[in-house]
Amino acid sequence: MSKLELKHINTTVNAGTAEEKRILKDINLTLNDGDFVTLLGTNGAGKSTLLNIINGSLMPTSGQILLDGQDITNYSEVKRTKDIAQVFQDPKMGTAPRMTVAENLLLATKRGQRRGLHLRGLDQHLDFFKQETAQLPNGLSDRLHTFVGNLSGGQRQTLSFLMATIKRPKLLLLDEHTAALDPNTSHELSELTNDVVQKQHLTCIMITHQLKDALKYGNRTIILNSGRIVLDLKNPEKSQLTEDDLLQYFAN
Ligand SMILES: Nc1ncnc2c1ncn2[C@@H]1O[C@H](COP(=O)(O)OP(=O)(O)OP(=O)(O)O)[C@@H](O)[C@H]1O
Repeated sequence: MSKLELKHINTTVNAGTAEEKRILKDINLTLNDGDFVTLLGTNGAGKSTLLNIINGSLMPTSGQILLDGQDITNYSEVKRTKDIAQVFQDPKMGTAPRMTVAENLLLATKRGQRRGLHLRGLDQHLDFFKQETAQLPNGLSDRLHTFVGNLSGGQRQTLSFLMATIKRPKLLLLDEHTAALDPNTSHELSELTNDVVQKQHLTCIMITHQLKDALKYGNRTIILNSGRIVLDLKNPEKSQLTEDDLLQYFAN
């Protein structure tokens, strides 16, 4: 069970200065268990800010966030990592370059636990990591002992995705996680994402600028415009949407 509720979320940055900016404006949103949301919106609409509010890297100015009924509004980002995993656009985020693929995966299996300095139990996990990476594109299973800093961007992003999902999160946040990849690699990671989200029945928000992907993936599409939700459609209505329908909501 994973249910996320955002209640009257407002976010203003640089309050009281000439730079003051109201980014999110009275966002009310409930994600039900297994909702796979594609989140669209023009540059600067507030999409990443919304994910930052959910992952705890930014505190809302007002409003409440509930995860499975528990008020997590004041939980730190670190405390939220137990339940909330994120993959960023930049392949360099979310993985440790001076550690091997296997060591990164071991850390991911311990997400939310207190981490000691020692990577105990690596050997016992190697078969499991081999098996998990064997399903993935990019030949990651042959690179378990490679330092992550030496991987290609596609391999690194696939690893970030596996790390985010190897221990099932209550909530998976994807911030344009395929945007920096070449078209084939991007397509492979999008398909992998879809498979894993379906198989693990994850509750997920995926930011994308690709209208085709927003239509193809997920059971629900949300569009943000200037900090407000201007469209929120679930299946079966979502499946009737066209690219032209979506474009109408991008007007300023
Ligand atoms: N911490 C901050 N301080 C100042 N301004 C910020 C901060 N965070 C976001 N903004 C501004 O708020 C607006 C929304 O930013 P955000 O990154 O959420 O948009 P976005 O919809 O994700 O855009 P993009 O599609 O370009 O990634 C932008 O104008 C951005 O410059």
